[in-house]
Amino acid sequence: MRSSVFRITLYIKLVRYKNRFKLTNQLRPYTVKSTGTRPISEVKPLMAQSVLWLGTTWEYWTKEMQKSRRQKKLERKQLQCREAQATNYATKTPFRDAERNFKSRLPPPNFSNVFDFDNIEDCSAEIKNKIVQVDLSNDLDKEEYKKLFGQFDEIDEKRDLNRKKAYLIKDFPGFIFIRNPFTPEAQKYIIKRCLKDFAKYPNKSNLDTHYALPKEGIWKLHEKVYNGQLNENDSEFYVPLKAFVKEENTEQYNNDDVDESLNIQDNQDVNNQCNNHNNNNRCNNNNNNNNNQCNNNNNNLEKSEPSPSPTVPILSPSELMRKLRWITLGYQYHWPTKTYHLDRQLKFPQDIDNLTTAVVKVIDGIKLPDDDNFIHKYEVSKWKPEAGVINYYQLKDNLMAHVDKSEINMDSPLISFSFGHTCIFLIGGLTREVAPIAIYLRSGDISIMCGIRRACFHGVPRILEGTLPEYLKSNNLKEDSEWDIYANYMSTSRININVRQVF
Ligand SMILES: O=C(O)CCC(=O)C(=O)O
Ligand SMILES: [Fe+2]
Repeated sequence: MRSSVFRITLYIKLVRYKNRFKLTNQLRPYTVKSTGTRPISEVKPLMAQSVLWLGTTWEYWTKEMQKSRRQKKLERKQLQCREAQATNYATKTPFRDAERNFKSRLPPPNFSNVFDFDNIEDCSAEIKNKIVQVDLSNDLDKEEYKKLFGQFDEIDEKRDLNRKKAYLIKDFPGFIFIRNPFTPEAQKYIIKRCLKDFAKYPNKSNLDTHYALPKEGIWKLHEKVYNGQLNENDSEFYVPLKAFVKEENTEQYNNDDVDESLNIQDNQDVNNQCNNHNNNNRCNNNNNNNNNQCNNNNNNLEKSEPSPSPTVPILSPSELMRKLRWITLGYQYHWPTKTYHLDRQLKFPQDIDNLTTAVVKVIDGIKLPDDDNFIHKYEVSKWKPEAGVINYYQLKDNLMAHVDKSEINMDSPLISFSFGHTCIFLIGGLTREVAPIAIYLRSGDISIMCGIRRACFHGVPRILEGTLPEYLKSNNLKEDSEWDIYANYMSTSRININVRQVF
């Protein structure tokens, strides 16, 4: 009896042991073993990790060993193929190809398919066929526009035509081009505004991150050096690095800088608009969740800014001027998050506002003949220039492919003015996979992106040396001596002003 009880007990124990072995075998390595009420990973994390590692390694090697050589070879090939595809995607899109062509110095770029609206006759037959000249709905030669675009002393038929016509591209809706309608004097006026008046506090610039710029602007210092009123022995000469300047001396925006007339009423509108447009991250003031994104406008919450570097070079005013890359007008832009600072709406300069308003007025209703897909409609009464970027390019600079999509209102046109050296402007489609077209933008030219083109990739791969118009060079005339310092800057530069409506 005793021995049969013993035998039965042994049998039960053996079965249990066998089951347990089977179970643990199946569980490994994906289950969390439990010790009492707590998982083993809490009690013995090292042991849990080792079990997991051993199990995973074991499974990997047993599977690998079971694979045939053929299968292994096939997998290796697939991996190579996937890697090659990934590199191709990043470096070999049609947009990237076009950028590479125009950036190349040796061999020089192939310019044969560039749209040249100033010399249509010299374009290839293919390009010529695509250019459509249309009448502006209201010409820019009207008396009311003379103070914006300037008045010609003598009859100038070419410039006269520029004020009456626009150019569109067949099968490429949403891009409108107006050939330079400005007089040289009107261009000089805007260039001076960009360098002297706009490139300073409270407008933000790329230099602000690292340099404690003087409030009067870097151009003013540069002028003093140019006129011999300041030299390197003066303490003012070298702009201090922000990394070494105490916080209170580098104060940023205060309420006096923000346009109050716009600020109080409009920020409420802005709040409402933000809440209405459930728009992912365009109007967030910090990284809170979506519901909070737009409610912070009046709280002056700081978006984090990149830290000032103690190792950037200390430069003379004229060297710093050549490092100026961009400034922002109106709503200040926060580049790291690609969003607008809704609590920093500066008054938009009236003269630039007037220029864009004139453009919006004359392009309203423009259409591609025989193509009902493209009619540009944006009533001037709806146009509010709220934000602008001024880009300052040196001859070796470029602007990579991008889409400007931080604005909530993507129905309004984006209006862009070019001054100084000619550039190659690339504009393509909704992805980099669409081959872009290339266009010469010369001094005074106006380009407009609207409709579908407003959301398309574009960029500036090349500034063309030796293309500064004669009238922007120094002419050594006594009465024009004030222009000398600007001519000197423009001898290596291109300036672009682009203006957007945000809401
Ligand atoms: O410089 C240009 O013509 C284009 C500038 C531009 O695309 C931008 O600032 O977003
Ligand atoms: Fe852009």
